[in-house]
Amino acid sequence: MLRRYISYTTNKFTNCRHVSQSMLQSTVDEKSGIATVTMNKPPVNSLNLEFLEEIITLLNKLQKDKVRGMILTSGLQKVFCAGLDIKELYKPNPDRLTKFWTTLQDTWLSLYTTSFPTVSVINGHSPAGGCMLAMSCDYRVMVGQNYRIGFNEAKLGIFAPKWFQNTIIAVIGQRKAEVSLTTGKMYTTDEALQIGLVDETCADADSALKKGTHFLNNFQNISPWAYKMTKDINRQSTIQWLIDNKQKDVDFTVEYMQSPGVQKNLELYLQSLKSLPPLKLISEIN
Ligand SMILES: CCCCCCCCCC/C=C/CC(=O)SCCNC(=O)CCNC(=O)[C@H](O)C(C)(C)COP(=O)(O)OP(=O)(O)OC[C@H]1O[C@@H](n2cnc3c(N)ncnc32)[C@H](O)[C@@H]1OP(=O)(O)O
Repeated sequence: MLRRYISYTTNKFTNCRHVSQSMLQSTVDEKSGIATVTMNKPPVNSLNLEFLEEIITLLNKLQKDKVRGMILTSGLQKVFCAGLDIKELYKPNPDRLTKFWTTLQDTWLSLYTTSFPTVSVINGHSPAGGCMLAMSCDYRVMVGQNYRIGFNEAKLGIFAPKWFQNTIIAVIGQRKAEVSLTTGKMYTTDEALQIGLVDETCADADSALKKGTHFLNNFQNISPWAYKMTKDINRQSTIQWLIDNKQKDVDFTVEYMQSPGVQKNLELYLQSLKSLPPLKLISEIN
C-alpha cells in the first residue's frame, strides 16, 4: 500500500486552502468557494484501487467543507485520465478485484451525486474510464486539438456495464452512445463537441479553467438544495439501478474478467500498449 498523507494549509497571500494527498491536489479559492482538484498519478492517471480511494476521501472532504463547486483536471502533460488501470483487470486477484470494482461503483456514486456542481477540464487524452470520469461531472470543457476522448472498451474486448452506458446515454443520447460504444471510436476535440461529449472547447488550459469557473458561477444565485434535488431526480433511475444491483454487478464483473477470452484480449492489448510508439495507439484506434 502506498504511503498516504493529507495535509491542509492556507496561503495568506492567495486566500487559497490547499489539500494535498499523494495523487490528488486540491485548492479551494476562499472567495468563490470553488475547489480545483488536480490529478497527479504519473504516468497516465490510471484508476487503480488506491487512487479511487483517494478520490472518494477527497469528495467527502469537499462535501463536508461545503465547497460551492469543483473543477477536476490533470497535472500531467498530455493525459487527463487513461481509464481503469488495466493491471487491476489483468490476471487479477479475485479479492482485490472485488474490492476494486466495489470502490469503482462507490467512486462513481459519490461523483455523480455530489451536492455541489462539478466541471471537468479535459486537458489530455481521456479514453474509457477516463471519459467516464469526465461524463460523471456536470459540465465538460476540452482543451486543444491534440487529444482524443471516447469509449474504447470494445477495442480491449470488454464491454461497459449498464450504469456506465446509462451515464453516457444521459449525455449524448441512446443512438450516439450505441455507435460510440460499439465502435470504440476515439473522438477529436471538434468531433467530441459535435456529438455533445463535451460542452465547450478552448485553446489552452487557463481559458478552460476560466470557462469552468464561469459555468460554476451560474449557481451563485441557485439554492444548493434546489440544485441537488433537481440533479438527483434527473439521475435517479441510473443511480437507483446501481444501488439495487451493486452485488450482482460486482459478482458478474469478477467472474467475467477472469474468463480466459477476456484475459487473452487484455494480454494482447497490454502488449500493443508496449510495442506501439507513443500516442500511436490512440490514433490507431480512431
Ligand atoms: C468516477 C469514476 C468513474 C469511472 C467509472 C468507470 C467504469 C468503467 C467500466 C468500463 C470499463 C472501462 C475499462 C477501462 O477503462 S480500460 C482502460 C482503457 N484505457 C486505454 O485503453 C488507454 C491506453 N493507453 C493509451 O492509449 C496511452 O497510454 C495514452 C493514455 C494515450 C498515453 O500515451 P503516452 O504515449 O503518453 O504513454 P504510454 O502509452 O507510453 O504509457 C505510459 C505507461 O502507462 C501505461 N498505461 C497506459 N494506460 C494504462 C492503463 N489504462 N492502465 C495501466 N497502465 C497504463 C503504459 O503501459 C506505459 O507503461 P510502461 O511505462 O510500463 O510501458
